[in-house]
Amino acid sequence: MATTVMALAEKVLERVYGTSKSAVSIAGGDSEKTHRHTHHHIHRSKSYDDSDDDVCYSDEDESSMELVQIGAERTKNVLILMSDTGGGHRASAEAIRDAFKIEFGDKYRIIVKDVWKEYTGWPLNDMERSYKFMVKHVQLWKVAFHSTSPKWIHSCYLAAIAAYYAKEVEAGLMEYKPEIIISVHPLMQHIPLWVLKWQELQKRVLFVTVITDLNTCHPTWFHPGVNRCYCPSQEVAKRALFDGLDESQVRVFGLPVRPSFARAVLVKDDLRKELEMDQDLRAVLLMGGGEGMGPVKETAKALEEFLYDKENRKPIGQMVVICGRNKKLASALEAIEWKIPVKVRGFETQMEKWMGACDCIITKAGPGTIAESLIRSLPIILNDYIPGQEKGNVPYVVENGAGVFTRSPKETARIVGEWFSTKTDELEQTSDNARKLAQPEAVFDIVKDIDELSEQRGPLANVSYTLTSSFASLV
Ligand SMILES: CCCCCCCC/C=C\CCCCCCCC(=O)OC[C@H](CO)OC(=O)CCCCCCCCCCCCCCC
Ligand SMILES: O=c1ccn([C@@H]2O[C@H](COP(=O)(O)OP(=O)(O)O[C@H]3O[C@H](CO)[C@H](O)[C@H](O)[C@H]3O)[C@@H](O)[C@H]2O)c(=O)[nH]1
Repeated sequence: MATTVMALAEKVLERVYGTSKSAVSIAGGDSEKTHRHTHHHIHRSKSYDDSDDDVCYSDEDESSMELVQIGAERTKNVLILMSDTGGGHRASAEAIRDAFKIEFGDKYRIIVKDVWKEYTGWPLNDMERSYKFMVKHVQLWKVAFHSTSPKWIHSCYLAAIAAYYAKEVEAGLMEYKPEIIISVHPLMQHIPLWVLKWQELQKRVLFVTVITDLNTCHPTWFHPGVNRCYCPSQEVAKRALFDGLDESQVRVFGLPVRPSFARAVLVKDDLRKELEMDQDLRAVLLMGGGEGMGPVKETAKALEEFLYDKENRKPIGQMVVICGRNKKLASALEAIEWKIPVKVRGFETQMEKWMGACDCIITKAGPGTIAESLIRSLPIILNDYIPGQEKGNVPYVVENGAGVFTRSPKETARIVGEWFSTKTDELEQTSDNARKLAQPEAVFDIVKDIDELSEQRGPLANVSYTLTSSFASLV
């Protein structure tokens, strides 16, 4: 069934682009939808010279984009496709960008983009809002996630969208002239790969997927047409092989986390001074992903009770609450007069510092937050998960002894209270287990492997896109 859908999609695309393999018309102006994105119009046709050693990309009117050979030393363009559906995809995209810079300096130019948002229309340009809405109505997300899991169903949806937006996606990809495309989003494999195939660029442009879910990820992550599929865990790798990827395509290095987590040497005392926290009290970090989701307020209130020694009238711990983009939550918490030291923060850009200053973390089961906490050896209390992609993160943490799961704010606060008083050994042991599970080098292993792949593709090293006058107006 899935094969039939693919074949159908290709037929539709063939009709969109015309039948010639070498002369491809981009946004030719004959269809209604090409007029929706006037600033991205490319009124011309291109041709690709098929020689093995270089790629020729030229215009009929001789004036737009060309691919020219200018030597192996030049910078290669890497386009990272992501979307802000939550905070995890951007965090991983930025981690990969930073690791490329650290490892390879100017060898690569990294562009992190939501091409869907900039170039296409509904539903692709509105995924952030749709995702936010669906995860708020959790049953809706559950149905959407599971009902689109069969390959034939999501292939149908994506084929239809690809057929409709092929020209826009192509214009988006071409604007950044990538030699390497990295997708860090489950819905960003099929459409760009179809477009590349149609352009006969699939053999020339390296396409890799970096999966950012730790366990029960959506099958749209797995596309057999990729050059590599980087899986964060053996469990995800098993799923990839089961879904038809070849062993040669799959690599398991871990989830990419920002190098500032992996490489920075952070001293807790210094951090506490810098962040104006109490120097002596143990600290718990409370958060709910980039959007500040889950029972954060209820948990904060319960923690206040359990971290306050009523007999001696003094706190036994302090609390940091990071609300992410949830401004309503931040202002509600700021309005409270706390009996223990509390820091309420909005969206933080230096999460490694806050995690480094604390002794344990309470969070929903977001993969980015989990992977970062493991690197900082933080015992984890998971208090919520999004059905589907986050469900499997719970056993990943709990079965490896790196934390516990409870939805009850009171139970959560009780555990923290014990960890900070009578059960400090358990806190230490859980912290050791977390450290053992951490994979701080994953992001560097991923970029090194991509570099190796790119080096193996000799001819690509000699190819560059350059801009000439009229095309420059499109950029
Ligand atoms: C898989 C095919 C997707 C195409 C959907 C086209 C249909 C349009 C309908 C509604 C608009 C939905 C907009 C997309 C939501 C974006 C989700 C996202 O990015 O999640 C990120 C998250 C992670 O950050 O993605 C995932 O973990 C996996 C993605 C799952 C895809 C779910 C797609 C929902 C589509 C709803 C269709 C209705 C289903 C009932 C029919 C039998
Ligand atoms: O103030 C903040 C709050 C959060 N973060 C960062 O935002 C990221 C949050 O990512 P998570 O993966 O923990 O969770 P999200 O819910 O934000 O991520 C979304 O993307 C993920 C994929 O990477 C999963 O699919 C997840 O289910 C989905 O909701 C982390 O790196 C965290 O450090 C900040 O930088 N500052």
